[in-house]
Amino acid sequence: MKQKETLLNTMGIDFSHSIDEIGDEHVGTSIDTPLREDAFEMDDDLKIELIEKHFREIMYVLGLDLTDDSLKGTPKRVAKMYVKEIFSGLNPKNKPDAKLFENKYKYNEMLVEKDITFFSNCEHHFVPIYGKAHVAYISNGNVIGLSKINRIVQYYSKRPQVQERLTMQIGNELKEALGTEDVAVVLDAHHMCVSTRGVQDVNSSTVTSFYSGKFERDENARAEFMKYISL
Ligand SMILES: Nc1nc2c(ncn2[C@@H]2O[C@H](COP(=O)(O)OP(=O)(O)OP(=O)(O)O)[C@@H](O)[C@H]2O)c(=O)[nH]1
Ligand SMILES: [Zn+2]
Repeated sequence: MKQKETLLNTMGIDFSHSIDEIGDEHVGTSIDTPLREDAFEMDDDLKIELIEKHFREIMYVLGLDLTDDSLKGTPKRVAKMYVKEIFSGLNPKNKPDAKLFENKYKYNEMLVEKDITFFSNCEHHFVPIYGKAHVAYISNGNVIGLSKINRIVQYYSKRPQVQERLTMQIGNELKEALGTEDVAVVLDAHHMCVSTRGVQDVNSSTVTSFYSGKFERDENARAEFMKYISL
């Protein structure tokens, strides 16, 4: 068997940006995605270049012929998809701008945005999680553009996730963006790590919830929310 260095040379891979050199500092609280302090020192172009190289190595090790027409562009495609699409929510520069409006209509009931489709990825296996998010809030003087609620859900989904953390990140962000404690979030999702491998259960789904303010204190508020989302 060829030595590792020879194999890497064969693939033209430069590991001068080895992950060992990047450091292993982990900052933040448990609700935060575990990111290193230097997470955004590299720009997107360099990230794409490095992921492409590493993914090429994975494919090579799997024995795939990287000169094949259909496969040769795959490492680059995967790298771009990771950085610009499915993991773009790791970077705070992609956080949606949640502009608020004054609640001039004095609408004081709950607002429910339901059946928000989201796609995320399980941080244990890097395979998709997909499902619906249902969100409610009661205005504390401000209202938010409806699409911004969907965008907040999508932003936090575009990270390697566990569903519990995703639920809490969405809930906390809405509380902060809206300046109200009265927020509820329910996610109902399928994990492809459960359906397509491992236990291979294609029917189960996972429901998680976040209740704050009135939704935490008042059973009637929770019941009303449940009625609207009919779970
Ligand atoms: N709590 C939680 N667990 C998750 C989530 N996504 C995946 N998991 C679970 O994480 C666990 C990882 O368990 P391990 O035993 O380390 O991994 P594994 O050997 O691949 O486990 P199996 O899936 O049972 O084959 C599995 O039970 C997954 O179903 C999530 O969002 N939340
Ligand atoms: Zn998983």
